[in-house]
Amino acid sequence: MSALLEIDGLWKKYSRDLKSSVKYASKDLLRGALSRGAASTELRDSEFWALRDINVSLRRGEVLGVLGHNGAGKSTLLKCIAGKLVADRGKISRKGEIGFLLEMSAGFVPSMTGRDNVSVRGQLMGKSGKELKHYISAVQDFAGLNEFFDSPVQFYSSGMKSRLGFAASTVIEPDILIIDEVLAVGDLSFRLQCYERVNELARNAAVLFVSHSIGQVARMCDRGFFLEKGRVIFDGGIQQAISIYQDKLGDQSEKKRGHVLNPELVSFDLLIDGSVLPSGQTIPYGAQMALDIDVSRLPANAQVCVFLRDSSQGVLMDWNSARCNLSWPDAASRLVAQLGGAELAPGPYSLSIQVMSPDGVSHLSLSESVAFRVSGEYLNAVPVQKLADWRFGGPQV
Ligand SMILES: Nc1ncnc2c1ncn2[C@@H]1O[C@H](COP(=O)(O)OP(=O)(O)OP(=O)(O)O)[C@@H](O)[C@H]1O
Repeated sequence: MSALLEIDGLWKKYSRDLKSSVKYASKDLLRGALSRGAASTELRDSEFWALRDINVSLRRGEVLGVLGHNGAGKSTLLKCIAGKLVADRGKISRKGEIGFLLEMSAGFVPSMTGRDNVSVRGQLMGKSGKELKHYISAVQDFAGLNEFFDSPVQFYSSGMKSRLGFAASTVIEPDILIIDEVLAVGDLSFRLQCYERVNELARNAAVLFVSHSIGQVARMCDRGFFLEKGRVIFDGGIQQAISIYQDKLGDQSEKKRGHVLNPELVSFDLLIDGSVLPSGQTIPYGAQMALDIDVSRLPANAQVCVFLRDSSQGVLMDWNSARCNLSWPDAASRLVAQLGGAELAPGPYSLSIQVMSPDGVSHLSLSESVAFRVSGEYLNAVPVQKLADWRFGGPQV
């Protein structure tokens, strides 16, 4: 099957300051107008490469997770593919219709209603008459905004904008679908609806997906692409891409803080059917898992993220306390997360905790992990992400 997206030797540069950016843009325009050749493809003073020699080929049915730390060039790459930015060198070939969701506002005009924005979007896609009507009503149904669909977009919450943007980009069944981070917004039921929709589309499209949420990437992607300072340093299986990303994340925080993330800040017991399980033990398929977490040394409202990994260290599931509206009591000491049944294929697994600051920006702690093995005959058990029930106060509460 031939590729839907082919990127060949792509380079994109930016200017570090607005003044030189405006100066170079006007020079390049003038050069083009006077037919004295294309814009400069070399770096000039205060310019830097945001993307360096990117080569990708993506086929129908592939979901590519684009991983990289802040500023690595992920959004720039997606914007070039979506045609919103022009690359300085290289070539992008796309086949078929392209759907993209690059930012929450998704290019909507704030003073226009959701319906009018969607209508304009449909017309820009070349739809008219019955086809346009059908498009608008499909977006309306999927977005589920009720009467807000006829209110100006400026009154929408970020989750509502995300709903409208996602619906407008995905009801068309694009051949290439590009999603940048936006699925982190919106309530859980809508996010689940979005994952289902992306999975459905992915069977017949090529999908590029950017997210800092390892759980989301692990669930949705089969291939991973790791960008560092604008260069691809890994392109291959998603589990390996995630491991590289996580290793680099550890290195980065270590460098920044001058010491390893403090594992002492957080500790936990794994409870199986209500009793503490020492590391390395075997549990039966379906046993109820819970974590009894000592949060006494954590700042109030810290984000507690639990990761379930398989033997290859790939993240199978993640639970984040920030996804539910936990209100931290004064002097919180214990937090229990009920994770549900271990409906997992027989084999080794581990659970660990990562703690983020309340704003989710800084990493505060990485716990030791607790290893366990699942026994049973459910060789084909497919892990299904469930919601955790988080409560303060210890296991008996
Ligand atoms: N319009 C711009 N002008 C100048 N520099 C820019 C511009 N847009 C992005 N950059 C810079 O280019 C680099 C790549 O940015 P980009 O937004 O693509 O990174 P990213 O990997 O998406 O980051 P994040 O995960 O933080 O969203 C960064 O150093 C960023 O500061």
